[in-house]
Amino acid sequence: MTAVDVTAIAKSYGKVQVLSDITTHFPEGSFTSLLGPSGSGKTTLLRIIAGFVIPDTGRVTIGERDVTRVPVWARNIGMVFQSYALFPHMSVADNVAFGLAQRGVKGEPARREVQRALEMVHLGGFGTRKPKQLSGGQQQRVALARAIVTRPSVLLLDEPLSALDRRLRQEMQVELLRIQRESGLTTIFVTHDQEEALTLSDKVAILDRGRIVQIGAPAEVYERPRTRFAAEFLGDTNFLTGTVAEGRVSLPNGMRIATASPLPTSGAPVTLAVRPEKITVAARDAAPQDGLTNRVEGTIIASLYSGTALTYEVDAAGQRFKIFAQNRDAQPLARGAAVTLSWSPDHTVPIEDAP
Ligand SMILES: Nc1ncnc2c1ncn2[C@@H]1O[C@H](COP(=O)(O)OP(=O)(O)OP(=O)(O)O)[C@@H](O)[C@H]1O
Repeated sequence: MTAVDVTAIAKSYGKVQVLSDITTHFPEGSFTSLLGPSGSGKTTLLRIIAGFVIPDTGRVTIGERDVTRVPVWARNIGMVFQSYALFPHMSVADNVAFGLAQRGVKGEPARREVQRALEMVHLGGFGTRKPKQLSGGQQQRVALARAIVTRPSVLLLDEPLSALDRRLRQEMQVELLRIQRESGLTTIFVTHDQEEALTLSDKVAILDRGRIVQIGAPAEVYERPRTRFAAEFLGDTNFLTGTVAEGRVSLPNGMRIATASPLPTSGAPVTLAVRPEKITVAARDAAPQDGLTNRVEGTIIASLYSGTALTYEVDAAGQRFKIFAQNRDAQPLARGAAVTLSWSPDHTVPIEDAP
């Protein structure tokens, strides 16, 4: 078990700056996701940690060791890619043994290690099969066994589940987390799927155009996004833009919104982010909700039914709101209904709103 640190990493290809000034710490035994849109530099950062790409500047350390100039094979890492690239003509056991053989581990010691790795991924009885006799999820588990059989100190995963269908993917998420917890491996996981990142990780690092714009525990980055980009990338958000007046945010339509977070001085422009599921929507004549001190009146302009949940769009004097509601009431609110929206200042988060 070993922590990984990257310090002041930058990388360009020609004139294109792919990563700029990345400094971050991956704690020993933790599961961190690198999350960001296509082209944000996730894979490049992972490949720098692995040693496939040398950064222009900066340092990579694994444990106490500076590995910036150390070749891939000497870094003691395990890797799994999206395409699991098993050798089709070799048995499952031989596929898993491959990395051991390269290190000169053969015979009975190799057989024991292969069996241990296969049992860890719950494929103990599958050693003699060929990859094509396995399902996609099982093949990906063989790739995982191959990555951990050499007892690496760090596990690097580049979208390992994205080739699997939704159901299998969810099963594999549970498996992956179990294996990571049992092995205690410091794990860095590249994904562009925000739900997957939130479900699996101890920490989520959000990348935007080659920079980590926010890193923290899943609930922290989801509940308290720092920028418009982070808020949007991790799900739906209502943005309320106005100016600070008397400790509240005054919107152009005259609404005054309270936040539990500190605000800049009076007169400063500010944007607030409110998640759609934090807002309670009720018919206007219903009793008010206790404690939800932000309260605005509006009209339902769209109501979308999706089984377990309802999505409402509400117009409140020109300010649009999106709201997710549990499908609990006998009669969903219909288009045109006069409603009151209420939500807590705790769920009203000022963000940086750079263009
Ligand atoms: N070897 C290379 N030569 C030139 N440009 C590259 C090279 N590798 C990556 N890039 C560019 O660097 C940028 C970041 O790529 P990277 O693969 O790290 O992004 P990513 O966030 O992993 O994206 P994706 O989710 O699509 O895999 C992209 O614009 C890509 O075109």
